[in-house]
Amino acid sequence: MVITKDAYCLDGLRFAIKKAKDQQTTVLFSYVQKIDNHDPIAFYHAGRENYKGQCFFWQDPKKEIILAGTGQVTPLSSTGSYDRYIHVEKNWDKLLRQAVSSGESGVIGTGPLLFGGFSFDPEEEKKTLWNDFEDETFAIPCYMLSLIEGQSYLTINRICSPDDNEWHLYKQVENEVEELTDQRKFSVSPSINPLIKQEEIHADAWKTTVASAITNMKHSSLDKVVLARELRLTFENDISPENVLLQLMKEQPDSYIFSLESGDSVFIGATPEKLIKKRKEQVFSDCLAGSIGRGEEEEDRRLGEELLQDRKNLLEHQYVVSMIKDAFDSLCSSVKIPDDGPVLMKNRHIQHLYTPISGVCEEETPVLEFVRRLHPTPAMGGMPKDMAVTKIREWETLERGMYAGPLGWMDAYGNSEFAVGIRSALLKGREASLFAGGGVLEDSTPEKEYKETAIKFNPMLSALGGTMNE
Ligand SMILES: C=C(O[C@@H]1C=C(C(=O)O)C=C[C@H]1O)C(=O)O
Ligand SMILES: [Mg+2]
Repeated sequence: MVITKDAYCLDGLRFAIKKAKDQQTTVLFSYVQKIDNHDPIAFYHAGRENYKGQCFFWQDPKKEIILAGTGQVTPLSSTGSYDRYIHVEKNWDKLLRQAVSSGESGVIGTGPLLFGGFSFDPEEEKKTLWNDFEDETFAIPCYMLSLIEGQSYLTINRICSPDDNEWHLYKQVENEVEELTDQRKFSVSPSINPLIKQEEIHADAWKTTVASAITNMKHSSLDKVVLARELRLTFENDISPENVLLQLMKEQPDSYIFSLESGDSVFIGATPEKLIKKRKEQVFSDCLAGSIGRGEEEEDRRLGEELLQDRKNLLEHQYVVSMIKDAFDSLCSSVKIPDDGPVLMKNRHIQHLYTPISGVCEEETPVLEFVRRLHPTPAMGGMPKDMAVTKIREWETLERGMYAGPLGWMDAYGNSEFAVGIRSALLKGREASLFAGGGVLEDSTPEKEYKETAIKFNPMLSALGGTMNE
């Protein structure tokens, strides 16, 4: 990527178009500008007026990086059977090699940035629920608001061709930016949207599947399999993703809050689970598995203690720790895991066993190499990995699509972060499909797993305004 010293967007555009002319190619142009504090949901809302189906939102648990993107300069096309991680990485590298960046360059989470997600299993049989999404749905936004350490940045991205005219492009961008940043237009008031129907999809059949998975595990080398189910909600009016995001930000402040739009669908959620965070040579992941509900003070403490002592949950957790550790060991020169066992991660509706893991790798190691080796961890798939994925394909009746898949972003400066798309829902007009799964082991009971998944629906149920599970 060429970083120009141009302070003005127009000068940068001129440079990018000249480069496109000289090399007879297309050039990704990116301009970054500090702007006065701006509400990311207002930006997202404004973006949906012209770019519905092409917006995204991201907020990490520490609120280090908040992103709202709108429009797509170029979606990364899908090519069928190939290694999808290499495909995305190569296309991204190719675009960056030709890129020109000007304005405030070099700030994490600004400038050219690829945002999107991978489906859980590209070999899953495709029905209709997820037909708006590809197995890798990634794009570079036309406009992006980044909130980094309290400072707002506006990124403008464009693909420049040899015969583009800088004035023409500049005027177009200027008008669009004005519309997008006009906060007066913003009035997302939590509208009343009555719930018409709330339906658990094949709950009894799911329990039977869990029971036969338990039997299967007793006679095979399968140690763990995560089985998920669906809850479907219908509302009177179309669901507003802005309202859902606002609600999630209020209710799940310690989770990643995300939305990824494609066509008429919005994949949205508040996931507590990091898959991989990379800051140059530093990498981080979360081992999160083993769950119990929340209660009032004393009850809550008792539940937490119970979880920390529970053999089944500790084993369920341990599978995740050892697999993530192996993946880190294969790519890192040093790996750190606390040696005093898991601690509790408490969110509004649920508590989990949690072990953080960190490592140091080569700065050049592609983040998607980590994603490839990690996904799906035994927290989303099972153990052994390939066997579990095959069994999920065979046994589950829901369509996972992007649920439990890696979702996140990569910037041009060696920073990236992917979470796993759980505690999530697919919104389509008036309908929401919620997903929740649980780690099934030999000594699971279908009833307990059923209750655990019921609790895992609550973050999305609460944000959408459905009837909560106890
Ligand atoms: C699969 C989900 O959650 C995962 C499964 C967990 C478990 O079974 O204990 C805990 C956290 C997550 O890693 C989900 O929320 O859908
Ligand atoms: Mg569990």
